[in-house]
This record gives sequence, C-alpha cells and structure tokens, in this order.
Amino acid sequence: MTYYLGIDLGTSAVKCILVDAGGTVKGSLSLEYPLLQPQPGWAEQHPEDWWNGTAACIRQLLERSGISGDEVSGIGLSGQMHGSVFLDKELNVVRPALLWCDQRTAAECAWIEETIGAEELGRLTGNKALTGFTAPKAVWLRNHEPEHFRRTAHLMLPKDYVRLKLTGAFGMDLADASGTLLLDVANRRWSTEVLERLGIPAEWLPPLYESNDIAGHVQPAAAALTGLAAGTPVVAGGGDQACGAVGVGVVREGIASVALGTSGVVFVHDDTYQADADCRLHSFCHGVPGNWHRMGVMLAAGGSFQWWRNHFAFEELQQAQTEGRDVYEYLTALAEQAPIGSEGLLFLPYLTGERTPHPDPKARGGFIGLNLRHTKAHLTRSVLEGITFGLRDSMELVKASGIVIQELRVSGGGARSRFWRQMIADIFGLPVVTVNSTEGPAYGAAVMAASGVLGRDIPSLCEDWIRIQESIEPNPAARKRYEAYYAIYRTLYGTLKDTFHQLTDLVNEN
Ligand SMILES: Nc1ncnc2c1ncn2[C@@H]1O[C@H](COP(=O)(O)OP(=O)(O)O)[C@@H](O)[C@H]1O
Ligand SMILES: O=C(CO)[C@@H](O)[C@H](O)COP(=O)(O)O
Repeated sequence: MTYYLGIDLGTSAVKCILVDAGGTVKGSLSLEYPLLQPQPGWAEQHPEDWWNGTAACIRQLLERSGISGDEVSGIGLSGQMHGSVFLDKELNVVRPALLWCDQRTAAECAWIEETIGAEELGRLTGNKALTGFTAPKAVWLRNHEPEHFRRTAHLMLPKDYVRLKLTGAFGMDLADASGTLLLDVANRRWSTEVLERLGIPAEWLPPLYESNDIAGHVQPAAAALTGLAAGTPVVAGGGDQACGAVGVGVVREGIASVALGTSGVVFVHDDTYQADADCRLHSFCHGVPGNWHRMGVMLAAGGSFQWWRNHFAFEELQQAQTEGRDVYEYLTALAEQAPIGSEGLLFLPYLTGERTPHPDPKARGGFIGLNLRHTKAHLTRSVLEGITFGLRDSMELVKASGIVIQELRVSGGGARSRFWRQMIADIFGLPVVTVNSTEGPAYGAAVMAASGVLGRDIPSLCEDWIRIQESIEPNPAARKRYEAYYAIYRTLYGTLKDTFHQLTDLVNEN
C-alpha cells in the first residue's frame, strides 16, 4: 500500500497523520511539548523539543497503525509560522526560538518601518512590520543578544528545522517564507533590498521552494529514529495557514476559510498577487504554486476559549474527566443556555495583544457590560461571541478589498462545535461548510506530499480527496440580533485603546 505522511508542527503539539492513496486518513497521533514564557509577552520553544517530539510521534504512529516505513511514499510538513530558529555554522541551536505569538519586538518593528518606510516596506514585501513576524526577531537578537547574533549562521522557520533534521537539507516554502517580512511576495523571491537595509545576512536564508517541490529525502540517521525508510521524499510543505487552507480545499477564489486554532484566521485565495490597502490583511504566497492569498489573524481565538476553560471551568473539567468527555462540549452547551448577545455582555479577545485588524501588542481583553443577571453561561457565550466578532473584523477587511465570498470552510479545534459553527454563519451572514478532512494543516501537508510525489496539481487532488460534509445556513433573525451587538463591539477597541496601553505600561514598569 501507499501512504503519505502529513506532519503539522503546532504551537502546543506536533500532529502526524497517515493518508492513503485515496485521501482517507488511516492514522493520527499528537504529542505535546512545552511552551516557555520567560517574561510577560514572550513565547519561546526549544527546536530540539520539536524534533524529538516529531521523531517520537512518527515512530509511534507507524507502530500503532501497523504501517511500515517502506509504505510511506512521501512526507509533507506544515508548521506554526514566523518562529525564528537561529543555528550556528555547526547547526547547533543558538537560543530558543521566538514564536509567532511573542510580542517583544514592538521597538524593532518601529525601527524597521522607520528605516525602510512603511509604504516602501509594503511595496517590497506586501506586508507591514508586525511583532510576530521573523525579521523583527532577528533585529531583536542583534539589539539584545549581540553574541548570539554573531554566532548565527542560519535562520529558518520551525518546520524547516524539522525538515533539516529529517533530510539534512536546507529549504523553505514560499508560503511560510512570506511571514518572515524578508520575502518579495509579489515576485516569489528573497528581497535583497530588505535584507540589505535591515543588515540581515542573505546567506542566513535557505533556498526557496513551492510547497509541492521535493526539498530533500529522509537521511539514514533520521530513518533509524523514526521508522521511516531512508530516501523517502520530503516536500517543502507550508506554513500552517496555507496547509490548513489546502486541507479544507480553499484553492480557488470565492471560498474563504476560518481556522479556529489557538489563533483565528480568515483566509482567502488569490489567483494573482494583490497587495492589501495599507497592508491591513497579510498578503502571502499560497501553498498552491503560483497563487497567493490574503488573511487576517487574530492572536487569541481558540486561545481565549482555552484560557476561559483553564481558569473558570473547574466543575466542567471535573464532569468531563469523570465521564471521559471533552470539556469544551460542556462549555459550548453551557454557552447555548444564554441568549444571543449574552444579555448585553461583550468580550474583547485581545488577551495577547492583537494583529488584525488592530496591530497592537498592548491591546488587552475585557468583559464589557456586566450586570447582576449575568451567569457563567453568559460569560462563556460572550467569550465565543467576542472571538467570532473579532474574526468578522477580518472579514470586513476582506469585503472592503472587493473580494466576494460565497462560502466559509471552517477548521481547527473550534470547528468541532456545531453551536459555534452556527454562530459563525449568523455573525458572518454566510453558509458555513465542514468537509470530510478534519485533520486541518496536517491533511494539507499530506496533499502537498502526494502532489509532489505523483506530479499532480494540488487543486485537482483536493477535488478528488475533499468532500463537503455539512453546510449550515445563516439564520436571518439571529443575524439581525448579532448585527446590533457587532456594531457596538466595533467601537470598543478605539474607545479603550489608551486605557489598554496605560495598563500594559503600568504592569511593565513593575
Ligand atoms: N469541542 C470543541 N468545541 C469548541 N472549541 C473547541 C473544541 N475543541 C477544541 N476547541 C478549541 O480549539 C482550540 C484548539 O484548536 P487546535 O486547532 O487544536 O489548535 P492549535 O493547532 O493551535 O494547537 C482550543 O484552544 C479550543 O479553544
Ligand atoms: O501566526 C500565525 C499565522 O500568521 C499563526 O497561525 C501561527 O502560524 C500558529 O497558529 P496556530 O495553528 O497554533 O493557531
């Protein structure tokens, strides 16, 4: 038999899946690794943890599924985007990687926009300097850890480090490279101009590939660790958002995806390069060769719901553990008991600052409108509504740029809840579709692997492998009620911005 291995190097865990030649998932396994938060607003991981976790995950998945390494014909990698892996010339990790959700680089972003000019930066890269992106992290290293900067010989993204360990080959796909702020996204090549003006050595960067290009082969040492066969081809893969979009079939214009992971993303496909006005949406290369996409990214979407679960759902956690069920099912059932608008309660999901539409590391969250009638059910519903209103903000930017969307495809952990899917349909006023492939970015990575090995194009494989499972229509009455709450939600960030900044500065002073 022939199988394709899709690997998604997530923020909380690595997920590996095995997909057969007809696109059916035959096995799936996740292994978690730690997230380090050495200071408020910082987020780091050890690249060695990614590699050890991935190697163990592949080995255990092969053992459990009874599939031999020889039967794996190709491997695709997806990964959390933007994280900076700094290696020295002997390929040792110089320091833990700074992640996509790390907010320490506000000063470096300001310097980059000043040095190049915001408009010029947009012209050269299609994007603005955002704290999560990779270039500001390299500048931070030079400013704060000059010894580490001097030792660095290679800069790569998280999944590209794992591919290096698997294959011994350097490489980066164009979709993930778009989030470095060092790519000339329109022309699909490194921007020598940006590199020179920021003083980042061009030789640090790996060669670029389209997502389905074969970028290396499993080397013997990695084969011994994982159970894979030496020589198995490994395609370049993509950043998790491009892979997630491929994984739900967002490979043509007119459909958008909403990914409800730790972050929340509204993603649209572009056949041709389109710079977004004022770069409010990210303009990136897609994992479909020669295509692009735009997206809005909320930093704490599922992350806000997870925070709510971790700190305020003790009874639900206990109940779920006793009954061996998922605690989020209890929480969404609880939210359903409260009415639309949570009786006048709005939640702001800026728990780790925000990216789209408010690029502001000092933005903060909040419950607005609390009164004595509010119960845990209202607060829980309000968390879900606030996250969805925040994602609607990104959809408004999509609409403002003239893109017409007929259908939303949802993915990520949050998409498991039918209640949340209906809420998305009502708040966005669009049909919400789920597909048979529920493995998200890992599935997209497997599609890319099959595409590279078989020499078939990605859209036609998606056509063959991905089927619509369910479509939820918006409810007109609910939509009208949400609309009134959304109109108020939209005013809140502007009203509270100064307060958020004062609070953040006060905490940072102490
Ligand atoms: N059954 C569920 N109902 C609603 N939300 C859920 C459910 N299961 C998971 N989630 C949400 O999905 C998030 C995890 O999504 P996932 O795609 O696994 O994230 P990541 O890849 O970023 O680690 C959780 O933080 C939670 O907010
Ligand atoms: O920063 C972005 C995209 O620009 C994030 O999407 C990260 O790539 C990781 O997100 P999760 O998959 O962990 O939610």
